[in-house]
This record gives sequence, C-alpha cells and structure tokens, in this order.
Amino acid sequence: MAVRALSPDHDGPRVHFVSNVDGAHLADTLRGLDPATTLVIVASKTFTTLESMTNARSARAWLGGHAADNMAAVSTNLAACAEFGVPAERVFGFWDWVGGRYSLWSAIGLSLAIAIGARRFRAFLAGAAAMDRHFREAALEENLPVLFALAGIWRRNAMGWPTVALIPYDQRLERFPAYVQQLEMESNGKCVTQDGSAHPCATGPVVWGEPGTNAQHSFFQLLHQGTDVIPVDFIAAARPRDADTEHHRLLLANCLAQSAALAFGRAQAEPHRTFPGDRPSTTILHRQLDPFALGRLIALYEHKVFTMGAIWDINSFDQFGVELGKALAQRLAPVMRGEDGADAGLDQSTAGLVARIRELEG
Ligand SMILES: O=P(O)(O)OC[C@H]1O[C@](O)(CO)[C@@H](O)[C@@H]1O
Repeated sequence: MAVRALSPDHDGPRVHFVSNVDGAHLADTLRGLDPATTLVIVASKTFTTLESMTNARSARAWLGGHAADNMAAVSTNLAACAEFGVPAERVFGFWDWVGGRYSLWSAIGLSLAIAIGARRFRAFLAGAAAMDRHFREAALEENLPVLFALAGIWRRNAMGWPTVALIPYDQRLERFPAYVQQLEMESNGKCVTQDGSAHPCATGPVVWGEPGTNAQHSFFQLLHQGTDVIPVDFIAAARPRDADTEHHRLLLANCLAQSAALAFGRAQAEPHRTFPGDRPSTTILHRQLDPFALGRLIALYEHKVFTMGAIWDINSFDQFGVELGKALAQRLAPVMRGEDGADAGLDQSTAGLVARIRELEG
C-alpha cells in the first residue's frame, strides 16, 4: 500500500510484494526478474506463517545458487531464520509485541525505506510521530483520532450502521481501503470484552472501498439510493504530485460533488430520480500525498481504531479470530495432497467439497 502510494518518491530499486499462498502471485511477480539481481526479503514476525514461508521456500528455490547471497529477513524469530538459511547478520529484528497491522513503523518498513530512501522514510516516520503527539496532547474536543472515533461509535452504535465505505480520491491510495480494512476489522472485529464477557453492543464495522472516481461508476448508486445508509470517509489532497492540474481539479470537483449529493440529496417528482440525502460522510483533506502526509494519515487511522477499541473495552491488539481457519488449513493440507487416511473424520460438507475437487481435477 505505502510503496504504491508514494510512487513519485521512488528512487531505489524496484520493489515487489508477494503475500498470497496462491502460486500465481509469486509466479506473476517473478516473471521478468533475474535471480542474480533480485534480493528476496522474507518479512514475517513469527517466521511460521504458512503463506510467507511457502513463498519463501519457492523463492529460495527460484534463486538457486544465488540464495545464499540474495536473501534477507525481517523477523523476531532468529532461530527459525537461521534454520531456513538466513544468518543473523541478515535479519532485521523488531519487537515481538508489534502486531502485523501496526508494524509498518518497525523494520517491516524496510521495503518502503528501500523504495523511497532513508530521508523520505524518516519524513514518513515524522508524519506518524506528529499525529502521535497530536493524539497524546490535543484537547479531546480538537483531537482528530478521538473525534473520528466518536463519529465511528455514533455511526455504529447510535445509528446502527454496520459498514463504512472508504473512498480515497487518489489513485495512489488504491490499496488504502484494504489496509484500513485489516487495521480496523482485525483489531475491533470482536464479540467479547477484555474480560471475556459477551459484548453488549455492536463493535467493529465492515470497512470497504475503492478509489474515486472509479467507485462512482460501480457502487455509488447504492450509496445514494440504496435502502441502507452507508457512511463514507473521503480522502483527498489539495495539490497533485503530477504536473497536470486539470485532472486534479476534476478529481476534487467529483469528491466534493459526492459528499454534497449524499448530504443534501435532490427532491424530484419521480421517485426513481429522487435522492433522499441526509447520508453522512467525513472528508479528510491534506495538502499533498507525500511521505509525511501518508505517515500522518496512517497514524490517524491507527489511533482512531485504538480509541474505538478502548471505548468498546476490547483488546485491539489480538486476533484470535484468525486461528481456527489457520488450524483447519493445516489439517486439510494432507487431504489436498491425497495422503492416505487424511480424509478420516472430515465433516460432511468439507468431505463433499473435497470429493468434487477430486472429480474436477480429473
Ligand atoms: O508476521 P507474521 O507472523 O508472518 O504474521 C502475518 C499476519 O498474520 C496475522 O497475524 C493474522 O492473519 C496478521 O495480523 C499478520 O499481519
């Protein structure tokens, strides 16, 4: 997300990312790259994540004779790195209490630092630090993460709206909705309080979105006239990073048009052409999407999510909800490999799907 957002700031080697265990991701990424001139950095706190380690093993095989020189790691698990073949002097460490979704500021940011260089990476960190200070010091009534969190609580608990759309009017923030989706849904998608009691109210909303103006041509129909109210967060920069300002003026005109249309609607005799209005949105404006502004924007969302978690009395820093699926995938891997006896004890629905996959495999 961050590397894409800051593409005008790239001055280092080209940076690519592979995350999905789907081999297509690695294959498509490696196509056209040369093992002799490619550095593979395995970034995994635990160094046990199935996706990361499967990709790491395949990348090591692809590097062949270059693997000894062209691999590094970002991890807290030095023993597993050494066992994998990355010696300690090539491991960038960080703290084991940092969760994946909050880790960009640690050595996990290495790939971003490589892409934009140390000076700009420091500006990125300074932007986040400025928001950290603001969050710590500003009075509550002027505190952006707190106000943003209270608006989120109002939307979710007072109004009962279960989702929020995040629409950056900035093509380079294309992956920002997905980033905030993990931040918010993995942190606050919980149904028990810190002490384990059933939560008395609704918690983390569904977060989704796409960049404007593209989104206008797909799901904005439902935002304006659908039966559900979906609050929207718009993000826009006053200045473009590129020379052509006419594009940018049109981009901003569209962003402002959408928030006005949502808020004020339009009464018409014909019901099909009526816009009910009274649909809420928040517009976050900054001068320009540069490293400082991106760091500040990410930190704004981090502190907002933390504040909502504190109000809801949930722990925003664990993610036990991902464990069951991971354990079942480990159980099913031998089934998918067709190992003898692995099918025993499978539930009926999974056994049916396995049987159908085998038929389709031919
Ligand atoms: O850095 P690791 O240990 O490979 O974890 C990767 C990811 O897995 C999760 O723990 C859960 O899916 C995420 O929070 C994290 O980003």
